[in-house]
Amino acid sequence: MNVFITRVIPEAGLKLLKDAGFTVKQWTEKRKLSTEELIEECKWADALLSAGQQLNREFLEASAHLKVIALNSVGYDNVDIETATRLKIPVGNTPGVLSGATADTAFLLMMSAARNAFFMHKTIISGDWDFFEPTANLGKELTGGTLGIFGLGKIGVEMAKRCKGAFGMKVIYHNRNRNEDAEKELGATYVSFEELLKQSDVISVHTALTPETEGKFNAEAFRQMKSSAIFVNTARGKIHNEEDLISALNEKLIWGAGLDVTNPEPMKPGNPLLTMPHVAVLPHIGSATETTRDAMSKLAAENIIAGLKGERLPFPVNPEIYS
Ligand SMILES: NC(=O)c1ccc[n+]([C@@H]2O[C@H](COP(=O)([O-])OP(=O)(O)OC[C@H]3O[C@@H](n4cnc5c(N)ncnc54)[C@H](O)[C@@H]3O)[C@@H](O)[C@H]2O)c1
Ligand SMILES: O=C(O)[C@H](O)CO
Repeated sequence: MNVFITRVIPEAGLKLLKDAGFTVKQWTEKRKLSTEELIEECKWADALLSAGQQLNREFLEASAHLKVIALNSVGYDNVDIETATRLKIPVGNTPGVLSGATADTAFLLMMSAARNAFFMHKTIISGDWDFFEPTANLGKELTGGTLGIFGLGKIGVEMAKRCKGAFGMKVIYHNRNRNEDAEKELGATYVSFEELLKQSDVISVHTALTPETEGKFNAEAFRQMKSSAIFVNTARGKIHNEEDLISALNEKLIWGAGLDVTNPEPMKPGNPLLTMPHVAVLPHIGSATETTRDAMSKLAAENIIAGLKGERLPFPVNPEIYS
């Protein structure tokens, strides 16, 4: 059985595949494959382990022989799941193992925006660190503030735990469904989207990118937020409208922002968000720790192994193919 992998993955996952007796080919060029290249590579493969590739209808229809597709991510917005399901190709993802690391990144971005860390760092590089000014460079304290989580799933819960533990923040959330476990564990309160915008000192986005969440944080949403609020997005860049976010920051409708995800990715080096005060931007490194990336590669390998054995994937995103 042959497995094509669209990126070099950690040895931990690779070893599982090799120990299972599969022949593995990794794409080592530091660029994404075009759809045509991916179709060509997958002609040889029985399974695909995909990291960061767009798997569209054209690719899936040309690769309907694949017995399994394993994503090296929890997000699957870059896959045409409807087509994969129609073609009966099981698709697996990597939930849970990256929740802590990604919440750490959200926390880092929240703190960086609150204390203007990225902007102040640049003043050292430019030689503008001169003297201690008691009235300058003032940030925000978060103790006792309100954290608003948009999408209280696995990562959202981890972010809420960190903010409650560190700063005693009150947790409110808006979700597709109530999360009663989190309500009990964290004392989190369910609110409407409008109340989330109005009451939060920090809003942290943790939903999947879907037609309902795309562009959800737009001019209208930023207008309803507190002028002292910080907006954090570690989910997907398309959930906020970048132009509207820049305007909201320039017009001081909100205080700051922390982004691990942008639209497009990579963000262009001249983007105004990179030099604005109270803004912190990272290049989609939410899950990027050794421990977490090892664990993700193992889950992806487990999905491949199950799929190639004809078994149900341990982490399927289209479980309906089994019914
Ligand atoms: N920056 C990164 O590196 C990184 C890492 C991991 C995950 N992510 C992103 O984070 C997302 C969340 O991951 P997770 O593991 O917490 O997923 P999850 O499924 O556990 O949580 C997502 C939550 O969002 C809710 N939701 C979905 N649609 C909604 C809507 N329209 N309105 C309100 N709530 C809605 C769901 O009910 C769920 O509770 C992923 O889909 C991925 O896009 C980013
Ligand atoms: O969804 C995820 O797991 C991360 O964003 C990596 O793509």
